[in-house]
Amino acid sequence: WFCFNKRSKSRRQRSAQLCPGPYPFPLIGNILQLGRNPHQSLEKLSKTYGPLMSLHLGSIYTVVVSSPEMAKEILQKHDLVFSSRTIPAAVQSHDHHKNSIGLLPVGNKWRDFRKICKEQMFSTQHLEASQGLRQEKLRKLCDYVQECCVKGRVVNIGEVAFVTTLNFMSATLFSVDFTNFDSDTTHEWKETMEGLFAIVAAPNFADFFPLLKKFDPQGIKRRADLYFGKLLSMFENVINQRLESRRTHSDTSFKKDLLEGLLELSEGSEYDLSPKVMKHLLLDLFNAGTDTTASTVEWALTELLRNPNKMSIAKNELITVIGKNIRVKESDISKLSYLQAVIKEVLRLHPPAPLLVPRKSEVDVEINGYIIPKNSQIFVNVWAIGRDSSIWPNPNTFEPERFLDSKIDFKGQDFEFIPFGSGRRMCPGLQIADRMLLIMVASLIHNFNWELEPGTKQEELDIREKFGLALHKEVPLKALPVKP
Ligand code: HEM
Repeated sequence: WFCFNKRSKSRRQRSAQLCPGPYPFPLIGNILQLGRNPHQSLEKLSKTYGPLMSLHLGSIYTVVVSSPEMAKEILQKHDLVFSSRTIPAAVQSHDHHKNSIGLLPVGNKWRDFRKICKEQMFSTQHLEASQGLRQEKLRKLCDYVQECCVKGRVVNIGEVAFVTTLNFMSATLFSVDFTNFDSDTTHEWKETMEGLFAIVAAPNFADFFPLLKKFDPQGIKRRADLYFGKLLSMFENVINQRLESRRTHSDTSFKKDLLEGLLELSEGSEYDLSPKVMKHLLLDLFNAGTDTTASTVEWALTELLRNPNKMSIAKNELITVIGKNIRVKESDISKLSYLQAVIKEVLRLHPPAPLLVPRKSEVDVEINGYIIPKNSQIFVNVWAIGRDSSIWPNPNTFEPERFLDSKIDFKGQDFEFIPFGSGRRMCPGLQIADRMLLIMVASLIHNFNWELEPGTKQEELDIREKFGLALHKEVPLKALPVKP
């Protein structure tokens, strides 16, 4: 019976065909069809070729998923088959991929990392314990904006959100304040991290044509080595300083952070957690959490400034729930249902990872009558799903109200709305991201009124997108804070 079943399965698979897709040019395949904003080009192509579409990116066979039904097949029904990642050459710098929670294949090491992060950082208990640290950084953000308000200075929203997120993360991970607004350290961190993001997101011929890998034709691997090296040594310093202060002080004020948890675990025998491994884990958490969160805050303020009536509703809710002139706290979040709907609507329209983080198939698998061969790269176009008019009425309009009486959430079960992915590789930082997003947006709009830069009209506010590691605004949002 077993032999029969196996044989009939392989016969079925043989009769299945590859997914439809645009005709590939010799050698380069469909690379040119990706354009500057691949999520948008792929959405257009999927209207012709359907929700499971194939592309040839050089020699990489890629399947693009563009419907909730197909996303559910891939991320839930066949979760294990699609649970590993494609590994671009740039992230192989300093062997990062061998110690990266985001890139390791599903196996013991990856499971250990997920478990450690869940228990030491992302649990409700840890998030509650570290909220005071984030509150302090929020105060700094408000003080800085207040200063700009007094001086009549325009604020670059993406930049202040980036610095604040960096500080939230450094506070939660290792109780250190990395940056101050406008300081040299801020610029150094920002430049290094943005340099790394740009290099990792850049299309690399060596990925499309593996034979070119050893020649590194665009110098991407070489530059990635520099950025990774710099950031890893910055994290190594933080670890060494903590080890030193553990040796010399009995100060336990940093006891609640992730680094302390990691060092305690490294003293036991359960996990392989040398400082060498730890610095890669810290780097991954920073990289995964900072740009995604900061760009979402920038989009949220952009949409609220373009839609003044929605801004008023959100501000009125804050006044009613919290009260005038009172600072927002994380404990207020659960009472701010309109603001929660605003954040969901922003993530529907502007998911920071519009194609999720690419997955890879471990074996041949048949889906919806098509065969997806082993080692195919998988993009899930959540941007296209979020703007599909058969799912969302008026898909391009900013309407937080659509989430008010709806149970649809981003926790990975509603496949029409999966900005954090789904299945075993789903974003583990969802809870902390949600907290950071809500308190940052709430503080910015509760404590200040915002005006556009002189000369900019609200209906002309630029909303073009720039594809990268996170989906940014092409033109940064600059706005003038005014005391209410
Ligand atoms: C708006 C904020 C964020 C968004 C939209 C987001 C989205 C995502 C997405 C789409 C994935 C891939 C999921 C998949 O393959 O199904 C992911 C993975 C990941 N995210 Fe996030 N993320 C955010 C913030 C954060 C934060 C704040 C952290 C950490 C503090 C974080 C840590 C990670 C890690 C470690 C992974 C890799 C997980 C793995 O491969 O096992 N993310 N995120």
